[in-house]
Amino acid sequence: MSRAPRLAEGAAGPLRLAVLGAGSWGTALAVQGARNGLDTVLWGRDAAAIATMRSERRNVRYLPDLSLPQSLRYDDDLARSVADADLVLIVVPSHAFPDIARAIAPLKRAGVGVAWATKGFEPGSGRFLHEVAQDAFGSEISLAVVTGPSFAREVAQGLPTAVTVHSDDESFAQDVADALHGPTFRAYTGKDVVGAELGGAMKNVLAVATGIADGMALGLNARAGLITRGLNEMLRLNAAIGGRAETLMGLAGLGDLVLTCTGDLSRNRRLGLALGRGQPLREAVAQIGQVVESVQTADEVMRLAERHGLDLPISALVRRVLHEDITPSDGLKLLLSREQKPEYPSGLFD
Ligand SMILES: NC(=O)C1=CN([C@@H]2O[C@H](COP(=O)(O)OP(=O)(O)OC[C@H]3O[C@@H](n4cnc5c(N)ncnc54)[C@H](OP(=O)(O)O)[C@@H]3O)[C@@H](O)[C@H]2O)C=CC1
Ligand SMILES: O=C(CO)COP(=O)(O)O
Repeated sequence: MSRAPRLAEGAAGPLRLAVLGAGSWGTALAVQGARNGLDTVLWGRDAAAIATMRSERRNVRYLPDLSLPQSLRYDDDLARSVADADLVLIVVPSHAFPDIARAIAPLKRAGVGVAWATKGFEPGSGRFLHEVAQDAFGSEISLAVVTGPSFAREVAQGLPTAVTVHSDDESFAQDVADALHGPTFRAYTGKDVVGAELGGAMKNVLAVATGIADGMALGLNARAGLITRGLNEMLRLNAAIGGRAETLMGLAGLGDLVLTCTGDLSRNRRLGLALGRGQPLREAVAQIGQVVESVQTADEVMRLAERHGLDLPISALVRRVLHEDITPSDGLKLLLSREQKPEYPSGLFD
């Protein structure tokens, strides 16, 4: 696999970073790049929103009260945004990821690495995003996933955050981590792409479960029980797909699970809270007004679990509630009436 030459060899001038997706997370990561002195361009599909960002130095829709760095550039032209980039960071929602990857694939220059901070699967096929990326970019391009417990707002504010960058190409993971790492932003590295992607996607589904429980005022014991048994579901599915257990015990799994299941900045948790209080799905999603990945991801997680013959009761019930097939109260009854059993029936994470 070839390495990005400027990243590897340190050509003159700052590294050129193209962040694709001008929602809350893309904007926060572009701010982090600019903060680190990278020549950073933020691409968004909405020309009017991009023009406003340029003139007001604010992302009015997604991070309205934060001012953006002077050095950050904005563009609504995809080809122009990636033309000079040394590193491309895709941060669109998962439903848009395949189209964006395919759109930029013919534009890529030799040696330019591609990373993504999207959490989810390809809708419909349930493919992991690294599979979509490999298809689009081929084996000559270094690929990496950026994940971990990181609310966009807090990153944009410069509050301390730790993420992890996983790639089959260890030196590329290091390059991406170096590009993002800063005084308040710690970027760790790893080489378990599939485990890291699973953790980032699945925690969104489990955040709906804890949100529902909190919305129904079931108490703190219920929340802790759901987080722990949810982690068990993540670990079992992860083992089945060949991910490493330590990945899910770290930032990409447990870290993000705790953040999203307990932090009210989480859109997935807020969806669960609304459902638990009796609000209809469509109304709750519209009120949140941003991407809520779990709505799609719950289907893909269960598709994957079924392929591996796994019973994931919490994820399965979240999916049924999201399909409005059962109410949250029915889901609770079903969960509590499951047969009693050992915590680990056949080994640590089986
Ligand atoms: N926000 C966060 O704290 C974090 C988010 N993530 C992940 O990052 C990804 C992006 O989420 P986030 O930025 O929060 O989402 P937001 O809802 O904040 O923003 C979504 C952005 O994606 C754009 N978009 C939607 N569809 C398309 C499309 N087809 N083509 C191009 N752009 C499109 C939207 O544009 P428009 O406004 O024009 O609709 C908008 O700019 C998700 O997978 C999320 O799970 C990961 C870690 C943290
Ligand atoms: O992934 C996130 C934090 O790590 C953001 O979570 P939500 O998409 O639930 O807001």
